[in-house]
Amino acid sequence: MILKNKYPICEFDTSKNPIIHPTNFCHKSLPEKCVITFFRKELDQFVVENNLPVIGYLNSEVFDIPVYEYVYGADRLCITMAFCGGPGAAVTLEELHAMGCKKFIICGGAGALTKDTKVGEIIIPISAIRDEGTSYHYLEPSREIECHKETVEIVVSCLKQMGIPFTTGKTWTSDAIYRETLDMIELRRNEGCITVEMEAAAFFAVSQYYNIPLAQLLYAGDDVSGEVWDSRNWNMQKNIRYNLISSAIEVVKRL
Ligand SMILES: O=P(O)(O)O[C@H]1O[C@H](CO)[C@@H](O)[C@H]1O
Ligand SMILES: O=c1cc[nH]c(=O)[nH]1
Repeated sequence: MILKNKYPICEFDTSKNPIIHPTNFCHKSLPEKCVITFFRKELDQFVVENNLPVIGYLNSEVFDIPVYEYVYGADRLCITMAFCGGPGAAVTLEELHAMGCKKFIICGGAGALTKDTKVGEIIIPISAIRDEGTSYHYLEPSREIECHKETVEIVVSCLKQMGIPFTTGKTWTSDAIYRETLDMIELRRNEGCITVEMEAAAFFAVSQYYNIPLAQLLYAGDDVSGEVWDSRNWNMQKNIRYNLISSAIEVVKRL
């Protein structure tokens, strides 16, 4: 049943029968536990240091993203990457799910909306403002979406056990990094958002649609809380990014 709306992005079809499903061409073989990261260089380093084999690919016209296997004790998990933005996030999650992955921890970076947030602070988003398009294809329109509660609880307790400080909060998921204006930043901050990024709402929507356990670890990167952008060298924070990948692996093991 199609729910009509004035705006196409808010028109929603309740049908769960799309004409193309990733199981049409993705076949099950991957481990159940999966880490998705956006940190290519740090993942490359982790792969070399731990001698991780490639066990699959996420294929696209632009680039085939390798999926690596990480064996621990008698168990195994996989680690891979996603393209930037909502559609990239949703396609990645759909295809990994179709290939057998059932539980996900995602690690990425985000802009900080509040002044006192230090670069490298870890944020566990418990909800996201749906200021992107992808989530509207999975769920009826709403202002916000929640992350998978039980998985968030596990992540919170794991980080506590591991002695890693973190904050929980709301993130603003946007489709347009170059349209973060001062007024829009203030509006989102007043709505309670502490970070801005481009994937959380899409990940949460696909997770909710299929009931996939999933949570995200973000680190506070650049500072967008002032009058002028402060990059804080956010995409060169090698140690922070490498450590976040390691933490994501530790957490996914416990799901
Ligand atoms: O550093 P990552 O995790 O890619 O995160 C942020 O950076 C990208 C934009 O530059 C978007 O993907 C956004 O979510
Ligand atoms: O989407 C993003 C990611 C990092 N920093 C931003 O300001 N926006």
